Amino acid sequence: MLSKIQPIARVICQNITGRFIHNPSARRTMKSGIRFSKTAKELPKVVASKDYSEPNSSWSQEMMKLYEQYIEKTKDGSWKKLPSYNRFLVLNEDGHFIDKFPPSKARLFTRNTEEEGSMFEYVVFANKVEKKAVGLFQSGDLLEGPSGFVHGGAIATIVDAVSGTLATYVAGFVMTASLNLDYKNPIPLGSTVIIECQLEKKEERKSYVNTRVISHDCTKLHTESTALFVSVNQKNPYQG
Ligand SMILES: CCCCC/C=C\C/C=C\C/C=C\C/C=C\CCCC(=O)SCCNC(=O)CCNC(=O)[C@H](O)C(C)(C)COP(=O)(O)OP(=O)(O)OC[C@H]1O[C@@H](n2cnc3c(N)ncnc32)[C@H](O)[C@@H]1OP(=O)(O)O
Repeated sequence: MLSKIQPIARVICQNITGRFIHNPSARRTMKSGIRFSKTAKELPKVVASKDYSEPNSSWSQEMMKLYEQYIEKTKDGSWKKLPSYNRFLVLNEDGHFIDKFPPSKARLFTRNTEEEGSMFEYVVFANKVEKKAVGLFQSGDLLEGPSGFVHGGAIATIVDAVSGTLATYVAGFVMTASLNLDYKNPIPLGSTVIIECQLEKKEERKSYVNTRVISHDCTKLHTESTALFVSVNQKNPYQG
């Protein structure tokens, strides 16, 4: 399905509340079955969007402390806080939203609930020169695997999300081609961890990212991972 839209599509991140696409006059259906809605410029303000990586009342002291440390690092411009929405929108070259999925239902897996603190609370900072990203992640109760610890699949998800964000930031739109994890120590449910990603190398379309998940006080190594992301033909969403 992706290959059909690659030649014409560009990608931006937006929050979709579902309201704007329910305006029937803003849509028409093409013969291909792809529906187009208003251009991005015409979309009502409601689209522009909740950044799910802003602090909320569920964030622990550890999470807030780390967040403030990294916000400090953004002040000289070396690090950037990357926003995080609950869906990606795909636009064609005329800026028309290609509405391929039921908008009121599809959600980015890591941002699929409005209940603060219950699942993935995280924020990503990135440093383009050093080709690094840091994710601050606080796990919620709904991510339990072994009693009292985070599920391995949830760990894989957040590692994929943060390392994929770095690959996207550096290389534009990517797909995860492989993701290998070594679980060294379980992550206590509800705790805050630091996800450190480094772009190891980039060979044409292939971006290799190494990741370590460590405890918020940097005393324990929880997980290590290596991942390969392959660039696909989309515009870099972080370059506007
Ligand atoms: C990352 C998300 C992007 C979203 C961007 C949008 C907005 C961004 C905003 C924020 C970003 C935020 C978050 C990131 C969030 C989440 C991350 C989640 C990402 C995912 O959840 S994503 C779903 C799971 N993912 C798949 O569903 C992929 C299924 N798959 C395929 O779609 C194809 O398989 C593809 C495209 C991977 C390659 O296909 P292709 O036809 O384009 O290219 P080809 O096969 O020729 O491979 C080219 C070169 O990569 C080598 N290569 C390929 N695969 C390899 C492997 N496994 N091991 C070793 N090498 C491999 C080849 O050997 C060749 O190497 P060489 O050029 O040297 O010959």
